Amino acid sequence: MLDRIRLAYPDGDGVLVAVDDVSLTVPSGTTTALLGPSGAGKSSLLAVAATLTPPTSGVVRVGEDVVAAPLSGPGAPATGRGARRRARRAADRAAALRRERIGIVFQQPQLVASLTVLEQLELMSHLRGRPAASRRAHALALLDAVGVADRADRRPEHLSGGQRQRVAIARALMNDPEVLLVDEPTSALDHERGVQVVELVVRLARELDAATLLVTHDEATLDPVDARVHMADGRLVAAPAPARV
Ligand SMILES: Nc1ncnc2c1ncn2[C@@H]1O[C@H](COP(=O)(O)OP(=O)(O)OP(=O)(O)O)[C@@H](O)[C@H]1O
Repeated sequence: MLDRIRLAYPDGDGVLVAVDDVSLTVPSGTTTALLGPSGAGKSSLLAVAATLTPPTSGVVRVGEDVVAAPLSGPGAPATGRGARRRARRAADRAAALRRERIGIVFQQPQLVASLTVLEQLELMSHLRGRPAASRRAHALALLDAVGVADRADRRPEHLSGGQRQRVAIARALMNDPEVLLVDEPTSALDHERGVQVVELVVRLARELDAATLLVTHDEATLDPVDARVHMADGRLVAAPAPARV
């Protein structure tokens, strides 16, 4: 899925390499936890996987299809109108792919304040052009699966933090994505709710056959995941030795 990803941000006269030659495959139906200290490059890698930030080099694949690649490269016009048009087309393509094949759960649930829980989900498949009747049935089934069906007609302000995160997870799954990317879902939750959210993500990934990458600081919630990878200074590293007591 991630093939030799490098991401460098401009930094003064030089560049800051946030992700350095990272390759990672997450099999369908499984959940991999991405761990590492602050500044290791986890969010940057997730942004590339989500097609929100183009990599400096390397490619992102979903199945056999390349969904993100560097904007410039062999054959690409380097400057001028051609480059702008190419960048715009790449951004449009990435947005369409994101909607159809990749589900994203951000650290903060980012729900629309004026919409009910049910409407948040319906909006996702409306954007994809699904018929209204099947939209509603699918949304209600997902809300049931994440345990907030009884809150379907509430607005986000009337939900707890854990319930909002569950709605965000259901919303990310509305379009049956092949890939689910989850950024620090437990950071605003207490331990028990954090464990429940991770269990929920792992179960849904399995049931819906989504390849799931979950970024977290919180190793204590990770019992149910299928695999763990650790990142430091932009690279994947062997798991650090447990701290001595
Ligand atoms: N938009 C940006 N422009 C420039 N540098 C950035 C940008 N975003 C992140 N960085 C830098 O890239 C490096 C990796 O940051 P990133 O946010 O990916 O780490 P992280 O592992 O997700 O950290 P945290 O756990 O604190 O969220 C850091 O040195 C950070 O300062």
